[in-house]
Parts: sequence; C-alpha cells; structure tokens
Amino acid sequence: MTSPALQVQDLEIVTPNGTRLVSGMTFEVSAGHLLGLLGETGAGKTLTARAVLGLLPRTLRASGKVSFDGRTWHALDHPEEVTHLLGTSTGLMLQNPAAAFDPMHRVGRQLIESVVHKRLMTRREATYRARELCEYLGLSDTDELFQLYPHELSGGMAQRLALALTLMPRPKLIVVDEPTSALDANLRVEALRLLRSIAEESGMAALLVSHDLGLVSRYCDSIAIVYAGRLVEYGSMTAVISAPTHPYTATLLNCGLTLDRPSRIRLPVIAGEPPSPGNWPSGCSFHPRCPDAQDHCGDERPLLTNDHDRGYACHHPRREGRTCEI
Ligand SMILES: Nc1ncnc2c1ncn2[C@@H]1O[C@H](COP(=O)(O)OP(=O)(O)OP(=O)(O)O)[C@@H](O)[C@H]1O
Repeated sequence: MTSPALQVQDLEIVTPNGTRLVSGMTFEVSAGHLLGLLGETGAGKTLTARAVLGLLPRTLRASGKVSFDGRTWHALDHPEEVTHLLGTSTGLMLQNPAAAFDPMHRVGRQLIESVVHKRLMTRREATYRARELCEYLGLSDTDELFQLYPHELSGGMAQRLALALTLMPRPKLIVVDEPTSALDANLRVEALRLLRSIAEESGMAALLVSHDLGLVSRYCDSIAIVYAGRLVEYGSMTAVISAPTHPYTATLLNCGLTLDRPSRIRLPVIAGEPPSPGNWPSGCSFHPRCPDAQDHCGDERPLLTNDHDRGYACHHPRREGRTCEI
C-alpha cells in the first residue's frame, strides 16, 4: 500500500441522548486509491463520510482521530477545522448532481467562480482548468456548454459537470455519496469509471459510500464493510471478494452484490432486518441474522483484527472464504 492520504481511527458518533450511531470506525485510504464504504441502509456510512469532512449535523457529537494531508484532528468536536478544507483540498460529490449547481447561474461561471472566489486560481487559470477537466470528462463544445443553466443539462452532463465542479480545486480527497438505484445505473458506472482514472492519474484519494457491492468491487481498490455502526470487515478488494472472512460479507456476496432491493429483479436478501441505533444487539450485532452464530456470539462483542491491511470482527471467521447459502 502507498502512504495513506486519509486515516480514520476510532471514530465514534453519538446523539445528544447518548445513542451510539457509529463506533470504533477505523480505516485508511491511500493516495490515488478508492475505498468503498459499504453497508445496508442506516449502517452509518454517510455519517462516517460526513464526519471525515467535518459535515456532521451539529446535534451529533463525534470523537476519534482523523488524519489528512499531514494534519491530525483528535476530537472532532471542532468540525470547522476540517470543514474549511472543503472545496479546496477536500471535496464532496452529492447524490443528486443537479443540486451541486445554483439554478440562477450559468454552469461555466459556477465552475470558474468556485476556485476564483477562494483565490485558489486566477480567472485565466480557472477557465483553462474548467475546459481541460470538461474535455477529460468527455464534454465537448465547452464554449456552448458553459453558457447553459443547470436546468438545461441532461442527466449525463449534470453528472460529469458535478464531478468537474468537485475536481476544480484539485482536491486530495473526495467523498462520493453514491446515488441510490433510483438514478440511472449507466450514469453511476460512468461517473465511477472517470473518478477512478482521475484518482489514479492525480493521486487523489476517494471514499465511496455505497450499497452496491457490484459497483464497489469493480472500481474500488479496497473495501470497508459496515454493519450496525461498526466495521465488520475490511481489506483489499481482491482479498475480501475472493475470500470473505466475515459471514456478513460472505452473505452479501451471495445476495447478488447489491444491498438495494430492486422491485423487478428478485435476488436473495439477507434474512431479517438490520438493527437500528439504540437497539444494537448485544455481543456481535450481526449474530441474530448470522448463519454461523453460536450461543456466545450474543455475549461478547468481537474485536476488529488488523493483520496486513486486512481485518474482521467475528468470533467464527471463515478461514477458507467459503460463501454460504441463505
Ligand atoms: N442527525 C441525526 N440524529 C440522530 N440520528 C441520526 C442522524 N442522522 C442519521 N441518524 C441515524 O444514524 C444512522 C446512520 O445513518 P447514516 O445516514 O449514516 O446511514 P447510512 O448507512 O448512510 O444509510 P443509507 O445507506 O440509507 O444512507 C441511521 O439510523 C440514521 O437514522
């Protein structure tokens, strides 16, 4: 692994009444790499990603350590220290690309002003950068394109321009909160393909929040799987996909690689519902749904192991990486 651009250690996120939403979240993303943060709805992926950018709702308290770009924030109680990096060395790509733009202004002006306003580039440099990025992203006729208002963009153009807007300041870290299955699958794939090549070429690190193991496995270098606010397994994509250690990961692989539940395609889903915050089961949170659970799994919480960039939290790991039938 190359040197980590982002390190998150023991991140915990708690509500004002003490309900733990995220606990012990520990992972890193190397420069030029994509890490997929994967889990079912409510697992704590978005909160984790937002904490990294200092964008948690003010009502929530975070603790732990985040290191980025040579700096470390110990308690995340002062998110403004991290937030001010947004739009300069960090970036967030939202689920709805059209929402990235102000409907009142032409898109070209918004691309250019996003960096000129922060004095990151001169207007001339910003104009050059905007054209260069758009061309890289497959958008031609930039003179015409830059004159358009956001409502005049097609879905594909909006997706690419939102990516261009996020990439304008040459961020070192980008967080992508992945669109749900309601959005066009081809656009998601295309945006990730472009993101991947940009990360590789520029050395930017990317954290991708997703339900879709299929997409994550195609475009990410490593994966961190979240269940009930905790990491259950992480490692390089190849290692985890070829030999899942945690029964939850193995089960996901059996579920057709997606945690969305598309209405038209019937895939096996994991039996039972994911638990909600405040109702995390005792011991291993996955034990009530786990095909391999034994009595003591509900008594003691398994610790997250860390062995050569590969970790899991399970009392009965699958040494051979066999998958299970649900
Ligand atoms: N401001 C908040 N106050 C209290 N609870 C919250 C708040 N924001 C989120 N939560 C709860 O925290 C849990 C984790 O939320 P989060 O959005 O991180 O989940 P997620 O894994 O990203 O899910 P999804 O894939 O559906 O977006 C959820 O149960 C959610 O309801």
